[in-house]
Amino acid sequence: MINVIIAGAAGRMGQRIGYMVSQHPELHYAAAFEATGSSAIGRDPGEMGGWGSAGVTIEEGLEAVIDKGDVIIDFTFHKATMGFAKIAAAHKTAMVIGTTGLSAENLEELKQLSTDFPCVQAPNMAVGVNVLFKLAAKTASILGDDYNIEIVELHHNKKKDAPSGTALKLAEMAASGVKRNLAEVGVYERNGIIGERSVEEIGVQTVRGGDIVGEHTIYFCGPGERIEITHRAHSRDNFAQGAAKAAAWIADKKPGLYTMFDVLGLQDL
Ligand SMILES: NC(=O)C1=CN([C@@H]2O[C@H](COP(=O)(O)OP(=O)(O)OC[C@H]3O[C@@H](n4cnc5c(N)ncnc54)[C@H](O)[C@@H]3O)[C@@H](O)[C@H]2O)C=CC1
Ligand SMILES: O=C(O)C1=N[C@H](C(=O)O)C[C@H](O)C1
Repeated sequence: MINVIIAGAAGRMGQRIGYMVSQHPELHYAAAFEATGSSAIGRDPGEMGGWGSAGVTIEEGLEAVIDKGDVIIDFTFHKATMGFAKIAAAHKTAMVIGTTGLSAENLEELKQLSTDFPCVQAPNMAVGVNVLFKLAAKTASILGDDYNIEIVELHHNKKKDAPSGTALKLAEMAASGVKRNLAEVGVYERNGIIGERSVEEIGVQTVRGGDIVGEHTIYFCGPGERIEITHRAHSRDNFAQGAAKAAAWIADKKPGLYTMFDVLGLQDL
C-alpha cells in the first residue's frame, strides 16, 4: 500500500480527499496535518468529514508526520505549499499539489525543487477539466484570430484566489493554440472607457458567490456565431478522485514536475 499524508486535512478539499484515499485500493490514509493552532488538531478527519474513522488524528505541521508517508497531497494555501515542497524535496517524498494561487516564481522554484522529488502539480484534477484544457487549445488553433477568446469562472464566496487556477490554465492553453503569450494578452479587469477590444486579448473574468463549487466557460466569439464550452463541477468529489489517482500514479515515478495530463495520459492529445 502507498501511505498518504494529507495536508490541510480539515479543509473543504482535504476532507473529500481523505475519503477518496480511504476508498482507493492502492492507498492508505497514513497521516493528516493542519496549520499550527488549528482547532482540528487531535481530531479524526474521517469523523469530521462525516464518513467514519480515518484511523488517524490530525497532527500539527508537516514535520510531525513527514516520516509516516510515501506521498503528500496538498490542497492548502500557496504560501504553505512552497514550504511543504521544500520539506518534501529534502526528504525525497513524492507530492501532489492542487493548491492554486502559485505565482510564476513559485512554479519556477517548484521546477527546481522537483529535481529532488517527484511532484504532480495541477490547478484542476477533474478529468473533465483536463479534457477542456485540450479542447481550448485545439478550438483556438482551429478558429484563429477571427474569434475573440473570453473566459468566465464562478466559485463560492470562500475562495481566496482570483482568477481561479483553472481559468488561468484555460487562458494559457487557448493562448498557446493561437501562438500568443498570455503574459502579454491576458486582460483581467475592464472598467470605464476602455476602447475597442483588441483581436489578441484574452479576457478572464471572475464571479464569486454562495456555494458554487466551480464553473468555467470559454467563449470563442466570432462573426455571426459563438462557441461556449462549459465545465460545471457538481461536487468536490471529481477533484478529490483526481488527487487520489495522482497520488497512486506519482508514488513510483522519478523526480520531476508532472501534470494531470501525465497522470491521465492526455499529454499527446
Ligand atoms: N487542483 C484542484 O483540483 C483543486 C484545487 N483547489 C485548491 O485547493 C486549495 C484549498 O481549497 P479548499 O479546500 O476549498 O480551502 P480550505 O480553506 O477549505 O482548506 C484549506 C485547508 O488548508 C489548511 N492550511 C492552511 N495553511 C496550512 C498550513 N500551513 N499547514 C497545514 N494546513 C494548512 C487550512 O487550515 C484549511 O483547513 C485552494 O488553493 C483551491 O483553489 C480546490 C479544488 C480543486
Ligand atoms: O477553490 C476552489 O474551490 C477551486 N479551485 C480550483 C481553481 O482555482 O481552479 C479548482 C476548482 O475550480 C475549485
